[in-house]
Amino acid sequence: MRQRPRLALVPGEPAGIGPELVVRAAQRSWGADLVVYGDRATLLHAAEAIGQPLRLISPNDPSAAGPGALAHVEIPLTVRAAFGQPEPRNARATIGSLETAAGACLQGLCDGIVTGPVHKAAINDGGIPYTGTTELLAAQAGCEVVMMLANDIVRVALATTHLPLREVADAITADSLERTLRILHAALYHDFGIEAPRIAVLGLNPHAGEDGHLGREELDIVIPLLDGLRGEGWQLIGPLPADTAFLPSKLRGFDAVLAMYHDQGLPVLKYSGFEHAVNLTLGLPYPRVAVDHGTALELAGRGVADPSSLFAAIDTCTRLARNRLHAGT
Ligand SMILES: NC(=O)C1=CN([C@@H]2O[C@H](COP(=O)(O)OP(=O)(O)OC[C@H]3O[C@@H](n4cnc5c(N)ncnc54)[C@H](O)[C@@H]3O)[C@@H](O)[C@H]2O)C=CC1
Ligand SMILES: NCC(=O)COP(=O)(O)O
Repeated sequence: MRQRPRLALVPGEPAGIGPELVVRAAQRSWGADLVVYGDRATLLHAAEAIGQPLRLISPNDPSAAGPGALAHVEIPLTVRAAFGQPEPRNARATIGSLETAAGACLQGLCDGIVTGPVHKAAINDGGIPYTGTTELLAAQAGCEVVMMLANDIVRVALATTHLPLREVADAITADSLERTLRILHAALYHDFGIEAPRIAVLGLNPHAGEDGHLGREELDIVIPLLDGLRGEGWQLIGPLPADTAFLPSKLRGFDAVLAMYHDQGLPVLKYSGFEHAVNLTLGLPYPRVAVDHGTALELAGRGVADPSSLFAAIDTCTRLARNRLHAGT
């Protein structure tokens, strides 16, 4: 058994800020050995652009990589990447780097995966249907997952992820919500060591439906489900009106908040601490942690992109992977 976790690191969109953030990460020492999966020329070009050293070494012994070096598995692009200009012909390689790195986790070669931002439109323009890495990794592993973003202030999980708003209400069923809550509860217990997780569940409708006068999902779906789970001894709060659930005085009473859709929960999290927030995929057989931000194409190659979220993702994934190694799971 490895004492020190080995993490796969994937830069994401080659034309975005992901590659240079990986170069920044290479300058530091970490509590895990990192193996980057990506295109050598792109990484070296990013290093040159931001004036940082980078040596890419064999993946066979990642612990030999000191500051300025990274163990590396080559996933070549089709077309040379240009800063700020995603190239649909590189979509296959971008997705390939994620799938290869995640495959290494599934085979036990790596103990977790840290991912940079992916440009969703560039992947779809390249002919690959893609809504997000969360969904991609879930399909590859054949399991259901939950997206949760977290910083030091709040953990926000989502009942639905990358779905047009028009489809959200129909996607929230008692079954889907129960599966989401079970995955969230298990992750808070096992990965975060919270004995009796306190989960706040937001309503879908304004004022959590106002007793059915502003929508019936709370009465028909959410309340009966929460009552049932409370019968198992769970600590569930809600359904709460989303507009006041995030007041600091309330947040202190929750270990996580379950939001019904992407833009109900994530603006609050990003406003409360964009720089240090991370995006976790709960329910996979290995820990996956990503940056909370996107590709920031306009900053690529300029050396001004903030690496804090990637650094937080590496630290968080290291902690989760170490817990699992020690627990033997
Ligand atoms: N983890 C992922 O793979 C994510 C991917 N995306 C994708 O990224 C693309 C661009 O999305 P946007 O909505 O424009 O979000 P974005 O996060 O790329 O940019 C939003 C704003 O934040 C700034 N910003 C982002 N990261 C930064 C950093 N590290 N340092 C300094 N400033 C930073 C940008 O310059 C911009 O002003 C889209 O294709 C989206 O789907 C968006 C969010 C997460
Ligand atoms: N809003 C989160 C996001 O877009 C990144 O999600 P994913 O690609 O990690 O599924």
